[in-house]
Amino acid sequence: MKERSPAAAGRNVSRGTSPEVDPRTLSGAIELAAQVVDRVLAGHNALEHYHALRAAHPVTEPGAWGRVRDLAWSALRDYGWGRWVLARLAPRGVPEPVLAPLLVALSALRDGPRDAHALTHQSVSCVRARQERLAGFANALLRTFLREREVLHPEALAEAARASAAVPAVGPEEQDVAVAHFRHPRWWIDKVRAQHPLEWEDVLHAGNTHPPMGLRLNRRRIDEDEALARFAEAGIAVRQVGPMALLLERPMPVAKVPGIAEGWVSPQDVGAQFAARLLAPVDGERVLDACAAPGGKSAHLLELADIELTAVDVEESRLAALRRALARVDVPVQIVRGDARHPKRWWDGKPFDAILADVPCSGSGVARRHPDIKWLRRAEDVAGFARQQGEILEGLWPLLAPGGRLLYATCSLFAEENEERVRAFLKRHRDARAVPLEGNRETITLFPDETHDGFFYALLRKNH
Ligand SMILES: C[S@@+](CC[C@H](N)C(=O)[O-])C[C@H]1O[C@@H](n2cnc3c(N)ncnc32)[C@H](O)[C@@H]1O
Repeated sequence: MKERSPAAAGRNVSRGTSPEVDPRTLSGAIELAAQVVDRVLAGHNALEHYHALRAAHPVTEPGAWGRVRDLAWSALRDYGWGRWVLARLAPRGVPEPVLAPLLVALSALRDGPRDAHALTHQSVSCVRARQERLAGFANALLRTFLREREVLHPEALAEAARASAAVPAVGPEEQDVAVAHFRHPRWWIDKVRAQHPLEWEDVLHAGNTHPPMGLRLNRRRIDEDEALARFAEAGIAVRQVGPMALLLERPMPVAKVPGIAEGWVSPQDVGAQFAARLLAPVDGERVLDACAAPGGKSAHLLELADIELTAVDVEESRLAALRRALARVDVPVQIVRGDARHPKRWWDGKPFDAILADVPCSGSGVARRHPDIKWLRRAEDVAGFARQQGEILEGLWPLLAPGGRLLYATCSLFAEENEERVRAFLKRHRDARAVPLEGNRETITLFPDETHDGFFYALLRKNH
């Protein structure tokens, strides 16, 4: 794999249009998942393409599309390993039209599923429909994989991967056993290893797991005991993992979660729920959520206190989701399209008591939810995010009243976007100090685990 991610591959692949492919069949699901992977290989976002395929298709059954998504997301999660397997089994290269279906098939076959035979057969059918003459190649490759599966499995590569990660990378990424085992790009592995020397392996492994499904209870509408009783009544296993925070034992479609329509519960990662709690709004305060869309943290702030909230986001396309989220809370909010770096264009000049700066970031703490970002991001993108984050902090600081507080939040684990940003900011602003948080630490880093995603928080106070 090249440093420039998979974007170099996967263009101009011709195949039948999606509406002709039936997602209810296994070969159709593999083909549609492969189309999502093709799109990522061409450098685009997986979720957008998945939604576009779904919206354009006459078949709407959620179960069928759930399988398409699982196959695609799994292939994207496993991409680094899949490329490594292909480099081993087809050293002369894999023709472009069959790359995505093979990545989907390898990932689905990785753990030796019971339906391995059907998966292999239907993957080969999918390749045949794309390019007849390559069916034999795909068939031979997948059958070799099944014979050698145990030694090619990511777990079998652990020792070699650690040894490889300990020395500078040499050669192409698809031959790097560290990339195959940890299933992250090499630059990402190197960065996490250097910046989190104790946690790096756990962090990378967590990045390959299925994300947990956290729920936030709205304390204006329900208390914890009542909510737990209602989940028990519905036969849905949940665990309380924080104040007003629950974790579903088994993730389920949002629409099926009790209380969603009534607004006493909302889906929100348990780590994301730290934001509003750390900012701790108080009745009567004037609060700014400066990067607010799609609105999860704004809604949480409104549930915690009777505040005067201004919710700002620069992206028009994301403001609709923000409006929907805030409509659920049923409290008037000022929603503004604006750039946090240039508040003069939208700020009314009245200072805020509290500001949430949930800045745009690399998303390295939430990669398991969006596995395409592991392969779409490049090492040099991190500096771009860091610059933007610095500019947002500079833009927002004058809006804060003396004595007010600003919570800086990212869903990244990279120091350039986290500690380094805060340190640089404090150095430039004598009127700012970091407020000690839990455990008397100046910042909180949540590493992704079975309860929550990865987040970083720092609370800054402005001197009087
Ligand atoms: C991490 S997301 C925010 C998530 C949101 N706080 C929530 O909990 O639902 C970052 C948001 O920042 C917005 N954004 C990016 N650059 C911005 C800027 N310069 N000014 C304001 N918003 C910006 C993006 O459109 C995106 O919606």
